[in-house]
Amino acid sequence: MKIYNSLTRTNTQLDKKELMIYSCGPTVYNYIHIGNARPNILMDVFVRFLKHKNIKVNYLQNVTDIDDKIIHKAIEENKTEKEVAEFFTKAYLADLQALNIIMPDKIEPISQHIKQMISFIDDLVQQGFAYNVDGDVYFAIDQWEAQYGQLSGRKPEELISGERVEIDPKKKNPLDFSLWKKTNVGITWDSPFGQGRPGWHTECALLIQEYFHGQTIDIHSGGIDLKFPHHENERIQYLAHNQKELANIWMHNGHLNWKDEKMSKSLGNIVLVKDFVKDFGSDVLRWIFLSTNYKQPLNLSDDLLTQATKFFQKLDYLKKKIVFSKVIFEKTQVIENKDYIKEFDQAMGNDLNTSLVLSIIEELIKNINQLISQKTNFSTIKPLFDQLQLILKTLGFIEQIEISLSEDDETKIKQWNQLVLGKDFVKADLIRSELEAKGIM
Ligand SMILES: Nc1ncnc2c1ncn2[C@@H]1O[C@H](COP(=O)(O)OP(=O)(O)OP(=O)(O)O)[C@@H](O)[C@H]1O
Ligand SMILES: [Zn+2]
Repeated sequence: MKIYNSLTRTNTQLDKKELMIYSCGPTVYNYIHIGNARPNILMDVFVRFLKHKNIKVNYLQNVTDIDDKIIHKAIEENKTEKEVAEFFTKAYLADLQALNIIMPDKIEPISQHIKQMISFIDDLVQQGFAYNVDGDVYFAIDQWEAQYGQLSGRKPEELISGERVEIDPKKKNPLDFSLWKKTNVGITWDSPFGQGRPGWHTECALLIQEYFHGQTIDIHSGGIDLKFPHHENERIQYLAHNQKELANIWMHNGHLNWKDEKMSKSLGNIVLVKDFVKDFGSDVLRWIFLSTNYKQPLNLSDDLLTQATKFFQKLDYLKKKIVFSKVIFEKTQVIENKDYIKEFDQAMGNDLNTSLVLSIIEELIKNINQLISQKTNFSTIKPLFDQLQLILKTLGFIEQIEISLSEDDETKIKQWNQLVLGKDFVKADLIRSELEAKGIM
């Protein structure tokens, strides 16, 4: 399969049977919004597809539970940082579950790795790639100028003129970034550099170093906003520390926008995952993300919500109609034996072309509906139906199209059919309401 690689700006072939994957997780100081869910749902669909192709996955994600934002929230709410972080970590895991996301093999809170981060930073100082100025430690870019900026596709001088470089008179080069921050506000640790806290960018580099034993992993993913400076800084310190690339492929998802602006906590234009799921269900959000190429920005609109809702109405209609084909219709016919799974695999194997996959699903549904309208027995429809079900399951939708019927249900459906044929509509309606109450008709 091919996956677009932000580092080389080309599609990269992925033929291995076992993959090491890392994804940047949330900073746990708030509930996650549906924009934050985009990288999670993207990776969930990807991991499900890899498993469907019998590719083994070892997938790690971090949780940033040490951060200035958490400290501020704790002060604001008169709680400890630990209380804040634990509460929102739990909320995060509950949201992942509500979104039907297969949990990564490991979700690691960074607070459990501070000692190792200190020694990672100390290694960089000893190697001559980092320097300590009065208790603040910075990564020195000067020896890495040829490599730095490769992910963003920008030269160091272009990065400097960009807006996200922190101005700090202690730095030797404006692009140098903080590895250790001297502070006595909030939770701090002792270190060879003095009292303070490690910086965010070391977190992911260190976890990959530990969990994957300093190897080059296959895939590193995250939102496009993390490309610079976060991923650039992760990559360069790993390269310096280990003399090897952190990841072969860097995957970045585009933003979820609301009225053409990034959905973000700082702009205050957010919809929380837990609220969205309550109102529309998680399948609707999954469908919305699948409708657009993951690299592109996605504008959430009422129109898109309506389209997604209609799709699930269509599935529900199909689910109910299939009952007739199972219990009542008798006609069998020879149909074209099209391999939709092959088409699905090809579309997904082409850098996760999920919008094409949705059109494959539409075609399948249309074909099945046509056969039902011709009063075709399920034995004819089953090969198509099974393919549809496998595709929906591999994409991670909760909604299934199979209704399991008891013997009693089948008898009732047959009775209802006889009553309708005999034009005894009053009795037929009574049975129908009974079946409708069970969600069968
Ligand atoms: N609107 C969005 N669309 C897609 N991905 C997003 C969006 N906002 C954040 N992300 C991604 O969510 C993940 C979690 O990021 P993080 O916890 O840093 O969120 P955040 O940047 O604090 O959110 P916010 O921007 O709302 O403050 C990252 O991979 C980030 O790129
Ligand atoms: Zn990261």
